[in-house]
Amino acid sequence: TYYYNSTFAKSVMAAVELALTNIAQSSNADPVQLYQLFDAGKYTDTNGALAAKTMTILKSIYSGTDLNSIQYNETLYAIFRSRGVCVVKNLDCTGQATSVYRTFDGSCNNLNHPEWGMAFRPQRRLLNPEYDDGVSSPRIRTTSGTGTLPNPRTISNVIHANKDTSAALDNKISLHIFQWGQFLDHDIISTSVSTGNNGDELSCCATNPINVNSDLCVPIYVPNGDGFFPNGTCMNVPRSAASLDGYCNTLTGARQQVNKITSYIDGSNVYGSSAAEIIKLRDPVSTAYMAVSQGKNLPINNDTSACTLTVQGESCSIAGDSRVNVVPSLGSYHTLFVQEHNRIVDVLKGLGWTDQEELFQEARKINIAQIQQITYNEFLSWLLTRDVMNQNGLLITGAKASYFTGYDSTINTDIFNDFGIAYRVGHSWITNQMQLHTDSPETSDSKDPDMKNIEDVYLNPHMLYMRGRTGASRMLKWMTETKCPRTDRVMEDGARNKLFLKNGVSFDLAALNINRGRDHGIPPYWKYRTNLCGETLADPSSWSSLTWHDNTTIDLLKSVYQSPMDIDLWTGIISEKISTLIVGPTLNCILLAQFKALRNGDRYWFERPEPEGFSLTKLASIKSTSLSAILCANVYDASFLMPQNAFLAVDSKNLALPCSQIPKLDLSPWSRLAKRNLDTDKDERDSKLVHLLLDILKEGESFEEKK
Ligand code: HEM
Ligand SMILES: [Ca+2]
Repeated sequence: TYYYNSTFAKSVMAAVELALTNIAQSSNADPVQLYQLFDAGKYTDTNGALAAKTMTILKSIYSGTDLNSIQYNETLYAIFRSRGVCVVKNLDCTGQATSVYRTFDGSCNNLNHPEWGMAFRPQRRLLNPEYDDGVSSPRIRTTSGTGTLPNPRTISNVIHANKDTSAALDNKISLHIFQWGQFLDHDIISTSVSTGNNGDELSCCATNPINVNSDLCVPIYVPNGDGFFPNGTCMNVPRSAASLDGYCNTLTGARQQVNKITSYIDGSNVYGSSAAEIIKLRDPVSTAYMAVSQGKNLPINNDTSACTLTVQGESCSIAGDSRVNVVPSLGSYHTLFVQEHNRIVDVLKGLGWTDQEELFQEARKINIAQIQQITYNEFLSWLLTRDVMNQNGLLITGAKASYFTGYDSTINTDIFNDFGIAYRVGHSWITNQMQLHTDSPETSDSKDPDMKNIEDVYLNPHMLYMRGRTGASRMLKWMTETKCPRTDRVMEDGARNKLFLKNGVSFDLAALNINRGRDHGIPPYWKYRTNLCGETLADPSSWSSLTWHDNTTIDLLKSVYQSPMDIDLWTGIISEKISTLIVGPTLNCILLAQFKALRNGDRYWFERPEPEGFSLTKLASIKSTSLSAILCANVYDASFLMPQNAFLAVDSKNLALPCSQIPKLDLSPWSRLAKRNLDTDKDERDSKLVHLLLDILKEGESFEEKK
């Protein structure tokens, strides 16, 4: 507050305001100049007003123009890309229920193309929606039209319950698969949820009919005799918000849902999806750095209702995505990537970079590039298999020094609604417990054990604060050494019965997935096989059409669904048999559609040449990075024996190596010091000189700090 309220800050703000007002009145405003003004004013812009104003002017300049045809520079596109052209400050339409969000449709100020993938866009679809009334009411009628679909909780009990006492583990993979999966999800999709008139949470289980309006609510009534939930239980589930167009009018045609974050894999979970967010997340003084709290932890969220606090002195966190507090393992991933950003800044400084803004932007660009590299080279190469990735041109090329040439500017990169249901495959990887790693001489505190049931840590940051606030790195270490539950239809009880347990009230995540599909009018499973994935089914109404399901599963499905044509998308795909794949064929087909678009339609894909991407030597560095490298750089000692691929268990193909030998992100191509000498690299004498110079510089820096 001191910073923002200082006389200096106020005078900068006033000067920028004045300049902006003048520009707005002139007919030939220069967008680059505008950006510079925006840049100058941004640290004083506490409520985003300046950003909004700049955006309005930019939009008026480009009204009626296809941005692609403009000779704009890198910086300019970066504002559009990172801040979201279509995001306006006041997201709800004045005079309208806040359950409907103001978003921009395809005619948003004619910025058709670059707006794809921006925050607050309606989600698009792989298959047209099937609402019961054709436009908006949830799909609850059976395909035959005569009955209602089975209750989502019943389906969950029959198909998704774990009948054993413990989780079946996949011995080949570590919990990093689980946590990367959710972290990635939170970079690409966050569906807006309906709220009451003041933005309050809706009470969808209340008896008052206003609150159970089918436009806003899809409660789940648990059938009696459930075995876990008491008779009469109702789960309070608001509908996903309906999308409006940029003029607050209902979209023509069927109801659509909104993605409130950027769908690009652009680290929006680290850096935010709007100008207002990134301002809050950067260190206000050393602006090259991301803000941290004590112990390199995530910055504090002053809104204490953002999580459940049980211990004095602890706080909820803020990050680029609002769901950061959901489970501490997710919080530890957010912490890792904030730390990695700051580590990169430190290294670049040592390499002669000085300008705060340049440092911030370059570190951000490198961090995002690493996230893209690891997602495609490690995570998806396992989830979809390397063969499938290869067949679909999705592998990161082995040749380190080569560019990706498949960028296609006509690809729409908005998130698929159906993908948002399908990619919940990761709910099968949720464990019943969360734990902190401890080294052998340390003993656990029996009153505050290092292992906790997941229902005790949902929305509670306590584990991150444990053991002197080292929880984040201890949790990352625990994930490296722990096996992940198998990818199958079974969801552990911690998520299937006890999700968000508080004061005796909890949810069933499997039932929520099924229910959400119906809320969004997602067609049944079989339609994806035939209409999207190109299968020919002789008779989809016959149970024998379920060729991707084993007999036990088919029997269970038969016991709950009237017809195979009724099977909900999530239930159908998560229970498919796996042959040579990791996930069943229909799920594979849906995931591919999305991950193809997110790479091929990304103008900023890291394997592209400069200015969007990198020079070949820099690219080669990024292609050498891995999750192991990032973990080694931030949480492990050099001697730690690290699996080369941290997602997979150690075996003969995935040997463990000391961290010091794991190939790491080599930032020397970014050096601005004595470039000539570093390049030749042969002349011993010169390289010694460089090191000497580096040492002197470092000393100078610490001298500066001491001052
Ligand atoms: C402990 C871990 C997790 C918890 C507690 C959790 C919880 C949730 C909840 C409550 C929802 C919204 C449910 C609804 O009302 O529709 C959701 C949505 C979702 N989850 Fe998870 N989840 C976890 C892990 C994962 C993982 C590992 C993945 C993927 C690999 C994943 C993917 C998704 C996706 C794609 C959505 C839809 C997001 C949206 O449209 O906004 N989740 N999750
Ligand atoms: Ca994003």
